[in-house]
Amino acid sequence: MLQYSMLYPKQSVSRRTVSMDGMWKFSLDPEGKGTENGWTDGIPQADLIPVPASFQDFYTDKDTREYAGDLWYETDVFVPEEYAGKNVAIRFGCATHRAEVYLNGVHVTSHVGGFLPFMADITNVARYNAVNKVVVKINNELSETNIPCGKTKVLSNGKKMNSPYFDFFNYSGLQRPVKLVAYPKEYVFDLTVDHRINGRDADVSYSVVTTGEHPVEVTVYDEDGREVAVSQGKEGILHIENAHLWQVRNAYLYTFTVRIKDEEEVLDEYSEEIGVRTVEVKGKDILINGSPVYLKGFGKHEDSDIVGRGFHIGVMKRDFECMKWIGANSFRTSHYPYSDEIYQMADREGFLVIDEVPAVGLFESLMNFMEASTGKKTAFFAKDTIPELLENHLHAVEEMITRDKNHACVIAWSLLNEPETTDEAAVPYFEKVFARAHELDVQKRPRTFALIMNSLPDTCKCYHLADVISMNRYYGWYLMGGYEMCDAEAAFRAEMDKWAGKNLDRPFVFTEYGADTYAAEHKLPSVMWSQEYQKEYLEMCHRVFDSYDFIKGEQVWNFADFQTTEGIMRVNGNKKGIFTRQRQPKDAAFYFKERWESLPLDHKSK
Ligand SMILES: O=C(O)[C@H]1O[C@@H](Oc2ccc([N+](=O)[O-])cc2)[C@H](O)[C@@H](O)[C@@H]1O
Repeated sequence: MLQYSMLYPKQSVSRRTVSMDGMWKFSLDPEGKGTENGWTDGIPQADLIPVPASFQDFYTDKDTREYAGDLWYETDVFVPEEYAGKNVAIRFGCATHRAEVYLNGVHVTSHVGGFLPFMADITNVARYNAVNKVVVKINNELSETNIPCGKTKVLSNGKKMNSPYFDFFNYSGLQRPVKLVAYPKEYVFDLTVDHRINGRDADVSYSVVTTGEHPVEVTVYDEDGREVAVSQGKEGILHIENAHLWQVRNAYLYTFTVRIKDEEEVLDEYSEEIGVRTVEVKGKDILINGSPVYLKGFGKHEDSDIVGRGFHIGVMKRDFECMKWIGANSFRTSHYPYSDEIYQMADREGFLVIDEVPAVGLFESLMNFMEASTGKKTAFFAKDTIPELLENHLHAVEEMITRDKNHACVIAWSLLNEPETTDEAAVPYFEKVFARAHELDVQKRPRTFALIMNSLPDTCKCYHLADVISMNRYYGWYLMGGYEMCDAEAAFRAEMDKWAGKNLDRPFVFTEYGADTYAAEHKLPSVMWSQEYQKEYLEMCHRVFDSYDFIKGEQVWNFADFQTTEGIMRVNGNKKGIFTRQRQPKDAAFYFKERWESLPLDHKSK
């Protein structure tokens, strides 16, 4: 079990939360001497920087943007008198990629992994009714022992540089909301739900973990605030008559309220909005509430102008509006778990989410990720860094599933993106990761991983572990692009015929396919990079998808153009967006809108 509760901070009769977002002090520490120089007590000569945000794109100099090493944040937080006697903590939405937290100079917690929340318990260190100094030391260097994987190089001028085994820019810092939270000593630590549909009714089995022995009561309220079910005890079944099910793009959310009671007194109260629905894979189908669905949507990134990977509530809203406009019903949180608020919005809007752990770059690639297409083997899973990497990977899987398990939107766990799978050494590693996810998820949601181009029916040693096979394919872009498109289509079909021949009786979903497109570029007849080519490429892919009954979804790469590391493969970023980075449509967006609005939810299942 995790050291801290993963429940999203909420206010209630017994709980307080105060936003700590705003301008924080900020300083780079290229020599890595901050600790030695006493910065844990406060950082000297600091600049001011917004939280939440990535630090990189605010500044105008290259050394800051490309900085690899330690970076320090500091702020003051006032801890009110009324919190004395409660548990008090600071909840970080994330700190990318690793953090040490100090309160009034005292080390209070550390955390590894850049895309999941953690809490620093400050109960015994805080000064009450006083201002307290919070210092966070972050390190953003990439390595082969942490996910996502990469290297840190040292240049001839002595400066460090991140060298990722993936293309998205290594944005970092305090990229998500930070909150001061106060909650009772005896509190709701965790809540887990699982759903069964019985005719018109639903039975929701639940379990609650608390830090004490007082009795627990769980009450379910409908959207009008009416009580529809109640149960006593830390475990039980909530029977909801005539249940409103959570449906794709037609969500219904009940409020589940957990109360710890001492007679009539409420010791703690915690509420969560929960959609009642089932998810299962049966034969070649993905079933939601027993009915087949076809996924239409995107691989995304948390990425926008100025704030980089920083959570921005306005960008989130715009993204959902664009996805609704285009007729999408799903997305993958490529290539890391997103900010909590995005899953809350997906629950509300009825989107299906493939939730991905940050296991990307498990394939050593020197010219940022290019070699992956060549069939080259890097013996990644035979390296001596693997045991430590596995430990961090399993920990991230545990944090992700613990955080996201109650979200109706989450219908599958993606446990790796484009790993090397052609080497036997990958198999035991995959087995451990897949087993862990199965063990942690009470709902036993389908598990998947995204197969890179060279993970083929006759070369991939790991696909048998996936409940849903997720394919990333670029026939007509990285392979046989332009005038060779007819050969690309033939090669694509030849691969799909081989998969068909395996009779796996499992659903396949395309989690990536796409073509870089410059938003301003038009050409008749088309050339690669023009808007016309993007559409021809997509039409070819869709002809292939529509020819196989076991393909149950298409998530194009990418929702929007996004920032990458610089290199000859990228023109100031990855331009495979269907929308620009400013979330305006390219021509292909109108093509998708027409296709997706006409494809029924149960496409290919009738
Ligand atoms: O390249 C892309 O646009 C996207 O594709 C995927 O990486 C590949 C890179 C090279 C090749 N290849 O050379 O065949 C295939 C795949 C990644 O999952 C994704 O993060 C990236 O942005």
